[in-house]
Amino acid sequence: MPTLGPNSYGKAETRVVRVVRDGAVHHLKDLNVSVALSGEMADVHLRGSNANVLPTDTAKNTVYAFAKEHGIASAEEFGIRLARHFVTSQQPIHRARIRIEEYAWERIETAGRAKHSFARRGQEVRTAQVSYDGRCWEVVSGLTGLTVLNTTDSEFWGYVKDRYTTLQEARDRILATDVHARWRYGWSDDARPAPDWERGHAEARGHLLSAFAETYSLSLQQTLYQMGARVIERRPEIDEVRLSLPNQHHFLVDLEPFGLTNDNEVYFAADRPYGLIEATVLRDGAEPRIPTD
Ligand SMILES: O=c1[nH]c(=O)c2[nH]c(=O)[nH]c2[nH]1
Repeated sequence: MPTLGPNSYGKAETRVVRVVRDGAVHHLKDLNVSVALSGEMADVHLRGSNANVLPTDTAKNTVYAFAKEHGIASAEEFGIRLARHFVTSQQPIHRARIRIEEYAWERIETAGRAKHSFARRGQEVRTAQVSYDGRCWEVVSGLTGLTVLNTTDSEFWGYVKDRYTTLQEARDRILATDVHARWRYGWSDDARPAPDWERGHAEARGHLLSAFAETYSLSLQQTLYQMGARVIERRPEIDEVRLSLPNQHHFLVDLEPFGLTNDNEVYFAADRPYGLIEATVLRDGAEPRIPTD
């Protein structure tokens, strides 16, 4: 009989919006929560017994009930609360992995007293993944869709040229990318106090942005390393940073047919194909654990 390999089950993409009303000032958290549980699940797969199966519908309900009962202080804290609940309340469940995407809303500032209007902040999504096996925690936070661009301080030259190479060397080019970053916290057990997740996220994001802006770049690879290294150097609670950076090429448009010169002013922004630069940056002695795919 073929053997059952790794398996998990749970409810994916529960969308929960939690409002906190502090008088006329309201606060908003908007999450997409995916729960994956694993443990003693051989019988349901091999023999059709549901005796160990907490329904995925219950996982969805738990997300909503916890949002009401405990609020959502941060994506990470909410994920930790859920993971702990599933692993400690259900004997057959040995592991929980909670993935959360958080959509950022910014308050629309008005002269009036009411503070209940919000605008979505671009395409940027905050991410958190919490894994728990009853003993150890692994928290990987991150972001996607943070689009950044430098209009100068970027060169690319000195690369290998073979018979297919047509790329012109660039001494001053636009460097643009859509940052996909994940960072793993060193915190792994309840004996130590958990990091401040909200501050950790804001500061890691700030370091990624300032390193992108301040690096004089000879390649996107070099910029990537500087971004990851800045987070590792400035945030002692973070051991590993994984960055995936699409190189959003901006090509100078040939204006000569119109009798015009292009002094690095008019570009064609290509959406594909794009170079894809990916790497992990680690604290000395730390192991790479964030998946590379
Ligand atoms: O920063 C870059 N890195 C590359 O590896 C590369 N390759 C390429 O065609 N353009 C660029 N730019």
